[in-house]
Amino acid sequence: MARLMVAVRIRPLTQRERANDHVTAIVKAHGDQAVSVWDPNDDALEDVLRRERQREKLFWFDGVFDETASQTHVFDHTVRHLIDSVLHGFNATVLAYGATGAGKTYTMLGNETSPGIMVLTLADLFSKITTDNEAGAGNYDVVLSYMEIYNENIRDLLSGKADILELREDAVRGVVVAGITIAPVHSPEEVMTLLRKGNKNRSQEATGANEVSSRSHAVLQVYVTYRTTDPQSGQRMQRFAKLSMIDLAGSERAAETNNRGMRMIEGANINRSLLALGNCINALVDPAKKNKYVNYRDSKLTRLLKASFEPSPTRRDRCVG
Ligand SMILES: Nc1ncnc2c1ncn2[C@@H]1O[C@H](COP(=O)(O)OP(=O)(O)OP(=O)(O)O)[C@@H](O)[C@H]1O
Repeated sequence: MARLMVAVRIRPLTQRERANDHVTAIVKAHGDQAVSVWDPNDDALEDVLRRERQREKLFWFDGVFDETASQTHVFDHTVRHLIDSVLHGFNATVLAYGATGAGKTYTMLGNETSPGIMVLTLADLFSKITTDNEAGAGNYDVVLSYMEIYNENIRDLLSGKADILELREDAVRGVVVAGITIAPVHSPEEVMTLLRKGNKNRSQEATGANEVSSRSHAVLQVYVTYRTTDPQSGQRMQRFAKLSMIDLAGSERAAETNNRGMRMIEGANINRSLLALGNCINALVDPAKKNKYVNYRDSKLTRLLKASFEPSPTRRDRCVG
């Protein structure tokens, strides 16, 4: 059974936005679970029929973070609780979704002074693994891959090569990317170095809506393998989990961003894969559907995430000899 948690983060206005009078929406946090959205241009309406209409629309979420929320606060109240599940063999996926310029890359990756969810998660994972190892309870291996999906093509961000990689089915690990760099990691510092290296290879361009807009989905996949020996039978066992953390490309309306040519084709591919992702999530969480058909094949992103969205067949400890 897949569990879904949806949280919203509101970022501070940029200088450019503060200087610009034309605001299309005002988003405000109400406590830690509700957000109101309001179009200030509605105030100028002379229409008597609409004057009494409730201007603010209220939306509810599992978590809401206002402009003052720090990276660690967001991490503590969204992703931190997933780490124990991953160490117990459950797959988990964290997605940052939103309009271009909304703060997805800042939230997922952050910067040197304010590291984002990817780095904070790995730091916490390593800290728990160290505690378990010291208590004699664990023998964990952590490896990761970092890729981008750009115009429906998968590229390895760690190798820096422009080769397009294919998806393959693997009996134990589910869908895997053939030929991708799998890097062993032992500390959050190593992770930061790899992510920084990978991001230099990411497809970013200036668009009408963001000066440094990510034009691809960046997918960090962390594979955690736990090995142990059954004290009674002497059998060697292992369990395996995959944690995917994804900085999605910005959703956008072509008319609003004034994108043309290549930027517009990228935008169409981005929106198509975001639609496929939305369809899969809706099909998975809809309680009314008994025999669910989830169409993962509509995009590379959803094919890649199939194993993470479905109950993990690898969750049980497997006997390896
Ligand atoms: N919570 C925040 N606090 C401070 N600055 C932020 C915050 N969120 C975003 N920013 C800043 O806002 C700008 C846009 O953010 P970012 O590039 O992360 O957006 P994005 O959603 O990834 O956009 P795109 O989809 O176009 O790549 C950046 O300069 C970023 O540093």
